[in-house]
Order: sequence, then structure tokens, then C-alpha cells
Amino acid sequence: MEVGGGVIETWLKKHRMLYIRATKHPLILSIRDGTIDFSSFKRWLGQDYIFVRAFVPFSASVLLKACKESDNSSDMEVILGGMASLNDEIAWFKKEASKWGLELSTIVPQKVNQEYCRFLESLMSPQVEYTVAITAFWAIEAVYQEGFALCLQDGSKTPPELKETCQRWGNDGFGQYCRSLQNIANRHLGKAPPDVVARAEVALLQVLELEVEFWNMSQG
Ligand SMILES: Cc1ncc(CO)c(N)n1
Repeated sequence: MEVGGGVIETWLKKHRMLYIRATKHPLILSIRDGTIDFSSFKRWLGQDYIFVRAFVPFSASVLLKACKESDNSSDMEVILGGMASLNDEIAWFKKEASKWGLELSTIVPQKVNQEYCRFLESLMSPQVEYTVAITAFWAIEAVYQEGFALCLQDGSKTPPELKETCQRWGNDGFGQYCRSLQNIANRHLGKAPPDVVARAEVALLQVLELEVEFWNMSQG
């Protein structure tokens, strides 16, 4: 509702090309036009399960920072809601993997995935400000929401086997959650000192670049 006119919107305009590379990646477009190679999807599924497991402690660290550093108690509730759906998401990955005949325990994280997980770990440090961490947190969720929502639009030819995956991140509820995160990030960016704002922008760019590489990796 408040979304618009904040620091985030300025950054999305400034870094539009990179944002589009992350949200309209050829792999996402191939899901939407139905030409996706299922072996790419399976590679993505296995790697993303590992990523999501690393995303859980990162989310917990953002929650902890919100409790310590935010002046608004609703921040904690929004982040907690996201964590609750992560619980469901992990169960979903297990079910989906068995559907595709993937043995999750045998999956080895690829280099890009390791890098992304290390980046999350670096943001978990207590020295990283809440404003920086929540900006990265928002970006990680928003890229998936925007990408997968594209695959659900009218006229998309998403294969029926992949509809559920697209629904998971592309649904309206997840979209609303991302807008809440965006509002939170904007509110904190609006009152943060310039050095913190600069670090949040760097974190956003790192997320977008890692997201592009994550899709590239999945495409093989
Ligand atoms: C790589 C990646 N980025 C973002 C999300 C969630 O938004 C995810 N599950 N995986």
C-alpha cells in the first residue's frame, strides 16, 4: 500500500537492467513459454532446497535484528509469517523432490550456491545493521515472487507439472508479503545514515547478481 516513492523504488529504476536479468531470466522465460528442459528444473529444485535450508537461519537472524533494532513491532510479525511459510516450504521441497525422483540427501551444493549461502552467512553477523539485512531479505523474496508470477500470467504456457512451483512464489499472498517487506525496508532506509544506505544498496546488487548466477547454474 505504501510502496512507491521510497529508496527501493529509486534503486530499482537505477539498476533496472540487472533487476530484469534476475526476474526475467531465460530459465524463468522458458518455464513461461513451456520450453523448459525438465533436467534444468530438477537441478534448480535440488539446489534451491539446499539454499532454502540456509535461508532459514538467515531469516532467524533478520528476525533477531528486527526485535533488537526496530521501533515497530509489526516488523517482527511480518518476518515471523515468512518463517512460518518456510517450514511449509521445506516440506514441499521434499514432496516435490520425490515426485521428480530426486534424492535430496545426495545433492551436492554447486559453487554458486555455496557462494550465495556464504553471502547469507556474512549478513548474519551482528555487525550487519538490520536495515542492510532486511533490504537483502526483501530482495531475495521479491526476485522469486516477480519471476514466478510472470509464469502464472494470462497467456503463459507453463507446463502443468510446474504450476505448483510457480504458485508457491507467484501467488498474491506472497506478493503482499513482499510488499510488506518492501515497506519495512523503505521505512528503515529512509532514516538510516548514508553509510548504512550505501551498504544496503551494495547488498541489493549482490543479491541480484547471485540470483542471475543461480538461474545460470540451474540452466547448466
Ligand atoms: C535462489 C533463491 N532465491 C530466492 C528464494 C526465495 O525467495 C529461493 N527459494 N531461492
